[in-house]
Amino acid sequence: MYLTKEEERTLNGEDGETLQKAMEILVALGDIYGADSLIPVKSAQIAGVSYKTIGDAGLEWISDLNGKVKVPSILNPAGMDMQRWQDMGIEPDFAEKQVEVIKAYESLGIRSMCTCTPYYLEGFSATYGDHLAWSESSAVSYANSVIGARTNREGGPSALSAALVGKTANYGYHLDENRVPTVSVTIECELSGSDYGALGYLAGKDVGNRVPIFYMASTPSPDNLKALGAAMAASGAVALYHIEDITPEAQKVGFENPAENIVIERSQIDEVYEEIIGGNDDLECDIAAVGCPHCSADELENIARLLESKSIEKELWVCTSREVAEKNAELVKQIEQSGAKVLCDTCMVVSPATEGHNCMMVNSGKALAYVPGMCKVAAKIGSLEECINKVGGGN
Ligand SMILES: C[C@@](O)(CCOP(=O)(O)O)CC(=O)O
Ligand code: SF4
Repeated sequence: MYLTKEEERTLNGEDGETLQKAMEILVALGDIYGADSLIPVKSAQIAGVSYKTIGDAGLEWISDLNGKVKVPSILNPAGMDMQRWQDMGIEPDFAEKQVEVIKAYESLGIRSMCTCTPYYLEGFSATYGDHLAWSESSAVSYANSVIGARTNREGGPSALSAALVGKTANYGYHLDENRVPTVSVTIECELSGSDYGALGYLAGKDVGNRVPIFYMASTPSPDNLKALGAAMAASGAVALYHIEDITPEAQKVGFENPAENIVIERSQIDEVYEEIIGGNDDLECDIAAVGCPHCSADELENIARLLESKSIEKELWVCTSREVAEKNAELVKQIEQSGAKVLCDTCMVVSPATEGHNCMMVNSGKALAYVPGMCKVAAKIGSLEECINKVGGGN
């Protein structure tokens, strides 16, 4: 891979050990994937934040780094709401370690906002054609597919390296040729709400790590697209998808139909709603959680409307970013009046607070795919209304 004189100097350690390590990671990835050079990125989103997932080894690695990031950089969800972790039943020992992780990232100049939806935040908006180094798989899918920006699914260390250097290696989804659809998916039935997550849960398994183009009868909203992409990245490894006439690249570039076509029928989507993943059919859900990926302002508004004059008997978590919650404080108040908890900085997958429940009802195909394995809690998908009804909000 070609390096400029300045990049060579960094690689040789002349800008310090941290930048040298970061450059080594970028160069190694570039060499493995055949990149021609490094390219500047507009922002970085760094996974590996929850103490539950990174543990002491991760904390040590981050704490050993010195220096400052060169581009706006933000964090993935942590293992707890950084302000009301006691309400989540988080142990003080865990909280202490989680605070240390965030402080270590902050000392590198990274904004301590912990979210998988950076595209809602000021300073992190991405536009068509921007090159990014994001790591959370749903954020990667949204950036590539819904916005038309360009990012690979970075690992925590490679996103952090890109943040410190301000560049990434030019391979994968940064290049036109890897953004062309290789399989088509046809959906003739009408879809709404959680159907998009259920569809993504199914489609991801068939599509694997290819780039699908969808031909759809219904017109999805940006929130529907967020749910679809998140689920496909979890049950499969889809980092970019197109929808004919809907997503920006499909509109601008005009792709040819790939030879292979997968058809998904309504009956298959209905079956996803029947299953309890990771548990027996007779399990009763004792918690519901929505906001995977983190809720948008529109989603908070919808949840607040559905919860009006209702009272939640069991647990209902609504996960979102702190910035979206703060900007929509009135909606948050309305939601919490029902007894539901609006949790910021964290989610049902990366928080240890999920563990110990029997079965979680979710409206997300991604949470359905991850909660059983990552939290050892059974999961069932339903519509947002069903999630609310399940925890006693039916009255
Ligand atoms: C499950 C996920 O959304 C969150 C866990 O990631 P992390 O490594 O704890 O930041 C990761 C992903 O899908 O990219
Ligand atoms: S809410 Fe879902 S998409 Fe966001 S970090 Fe958690 S698992 Fe990933």
